[in-house]
Amino acid sequence: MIADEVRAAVGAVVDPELRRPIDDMDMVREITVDDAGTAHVSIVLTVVGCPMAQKIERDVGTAAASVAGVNAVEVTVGTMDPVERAALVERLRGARGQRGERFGKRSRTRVIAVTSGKGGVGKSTLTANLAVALAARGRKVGLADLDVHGFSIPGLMGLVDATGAMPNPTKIDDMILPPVAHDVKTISIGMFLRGGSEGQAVAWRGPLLHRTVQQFLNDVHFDDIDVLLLDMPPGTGDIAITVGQLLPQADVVVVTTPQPAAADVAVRSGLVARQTGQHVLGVIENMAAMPLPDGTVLDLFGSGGGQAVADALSTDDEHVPVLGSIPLSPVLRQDGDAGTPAVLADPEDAASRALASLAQRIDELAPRRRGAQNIGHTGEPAGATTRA
Ligand SMILES: Nc1ncnc2c1ncn2[C@@H]1O[C@H](COP(=O)(O)OP(=O)(O)OP(=O)(O)O)[C@@H](O)[C@H]1O
Repeated sequence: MIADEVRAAVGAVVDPELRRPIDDMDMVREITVDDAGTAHVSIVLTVVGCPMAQKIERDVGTAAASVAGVNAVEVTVGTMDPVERAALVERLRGARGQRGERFGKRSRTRVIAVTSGKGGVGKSTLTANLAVALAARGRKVGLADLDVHGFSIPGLMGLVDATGAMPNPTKIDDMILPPVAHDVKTISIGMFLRGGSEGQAVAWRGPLLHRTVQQFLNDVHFDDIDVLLLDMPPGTGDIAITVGQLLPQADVVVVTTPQPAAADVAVRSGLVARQTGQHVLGVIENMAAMPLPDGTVLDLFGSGGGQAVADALSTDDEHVPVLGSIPLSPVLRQDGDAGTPAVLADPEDAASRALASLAQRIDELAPRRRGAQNIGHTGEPAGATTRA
């Protein structure tokens, strides 16, 4: 029957935010094909005013029209009722285990926290590039910006508009969908600040910060990702300790410059991570010497910092390697400013190549044992757009 073929084609359309076929989510309703060859396709969206409505409708129309014998398509779009939506949310959560255990010991998602001793060493730039490089290697990747001192990930991933405003993530009931950028599910705590305050540093402290990070990690629906990268705030403050407590099974990568003077603070951030039970996967040296076209080398920050940090973090039981050294690169900065990470925009740049190798190395390193602690649930971060 043609209608069955249309149903199969339409059902395979992928929801751009949930990244699942719409049939998996019970979004396809009645489908008939009349004698004139017109397919009447009825679908329901999860929420009223779904920002992806037009794209889904277009993709559904195209899919139906691709079936032999279909001459025209009429798509009717409705919205799930609260009961249907609640059932969907339960099913989506169920696919990843109970709420509160999303990144716990039974999770197959590998969590990698990227940290640094001090600000400005390029941690966010490297994290964004690593995320897209891992996605380009076929991994399903999530990227969470926890750097409350300055939310740079949305800008680096091209998610801010001309005014610098971040998108409001879609909510299905209390489930928050991370916007997808360059194939990476990307979320920033900055997206939950009240309108107009995106540029402000967040002055949350202790318990509030802890609760907010906890809610954030719980309510954001990353679904079945292979890797979750966390862009941590620099240093050893409240967030580092909170994340260490919530995600003791996470791997930690420490970013430092080659400058020996920067090494001490970087070592401290690795030690704090280890104290909370996290595993220090290795050190990334950024802003390393840059070869110039005339054959000379621009060595702005000296050398040896990465190795010094790795040596200081190594113990008799645990060798901490330098995972990679990323050279200074104006291209890396420019592409970051323009919102397309250099590994995508300029893959032949020396820094991009070094980052691609780094992603491969991290990807191939066996994830370590899982910790035993799970995340609890206490509510939701303020400020997400509720479209239901
Ligand atoms: N290898 C590099 N070559 C040239 N510029 C770089 C390099 N790495 C990062 N940068 C630039 O350095 C600046 C700081 O980078 P970034 O914001 O990623 O640092 P950060 O460590 O995350 O800082 P903070 O923690 O303060 O947010 C940015 O302008 C970025 O483009």
